[in-house]
Amino acid sequence: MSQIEHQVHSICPEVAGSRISKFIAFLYGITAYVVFFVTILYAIGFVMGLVVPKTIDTGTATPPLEAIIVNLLLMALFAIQHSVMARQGFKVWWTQFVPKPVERSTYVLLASLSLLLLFWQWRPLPAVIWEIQNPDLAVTVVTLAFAGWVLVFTSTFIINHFELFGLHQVTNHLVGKEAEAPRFKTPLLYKFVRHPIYLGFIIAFWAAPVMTAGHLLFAAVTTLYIFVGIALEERDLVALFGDEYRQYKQRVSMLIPWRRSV
Ligand SMILES: C[S@@+](CC[C@H](N)C(=O)[O-])C[C@H]1O[C@@H](n2cnc3c(N)ncnc32)[C@H](O)[C@@H]1O
Repeated sequence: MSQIEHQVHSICPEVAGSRISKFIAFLYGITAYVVFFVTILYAIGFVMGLVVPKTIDTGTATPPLEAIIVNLLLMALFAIQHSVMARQGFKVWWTQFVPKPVERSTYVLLASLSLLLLFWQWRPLPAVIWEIQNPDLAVTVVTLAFAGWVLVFTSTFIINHFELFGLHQVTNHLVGKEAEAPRFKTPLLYKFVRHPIYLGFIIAFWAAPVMTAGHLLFAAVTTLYIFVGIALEERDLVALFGDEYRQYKQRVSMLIPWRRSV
């Protein structure tokens, strides 16, 4: 402890205490971010069947019905956690217990943990639905899948990566800056589609040179979930930004850049 901090501590222990709690909140935010980052990297390997020990097509063989039920439950758990905890009403309720500066980090941490559970417990369904035989076409499809992941990552940075994953909030808290009110933004890709991150996920999940029944189940359910997620997110965005978001919806399409609106 520096001499000044020592003096502050003896005059006003709660000020020193609050500095320590801010630092702990910051470390917690960093930890949540690292867990998220490992999870998203694992997700790429899991879906594409690359590098990681357990992929979408590997693991304990189980009867198909059992595999479908387990996989649906795992995806439902993620969907419920991810959607319910993102709603404004839930945030108001649980910030009575979770400090506001670490609310986003806690959300990110729990979403990452439920995804890691899914990767770990996912049951393969190995029946092949399609397999691209032409090597050039197969390479093109793999490239497209990578492009989907690049779209996901770049879009998070375009809209505000560090705020989305809670680091911005814990850093502001650490340096004593007021939390900023959410701002409506339409930078770069957001001028062409309203949901480039979700578009990136859809491309990454469907662009598979070998599509197994397990992979198809994953792609179909997550795509369905993305549409539900968009409806919920846009309801909140209209409530938050009003006409500004309504006009954006009129002007810019949801996922397909060359279509007008919807
Ligand atoms: C995971 S991001 C997904 C953003 C967008 N749906 C996409 O696919 O690129 C979700 C967060 O982005 C915020 N968001 C979405 N569109 C936005 C916009 N145009 N301006 C500001 N925030 C936005 C939502 O309120 C939510 O907190």
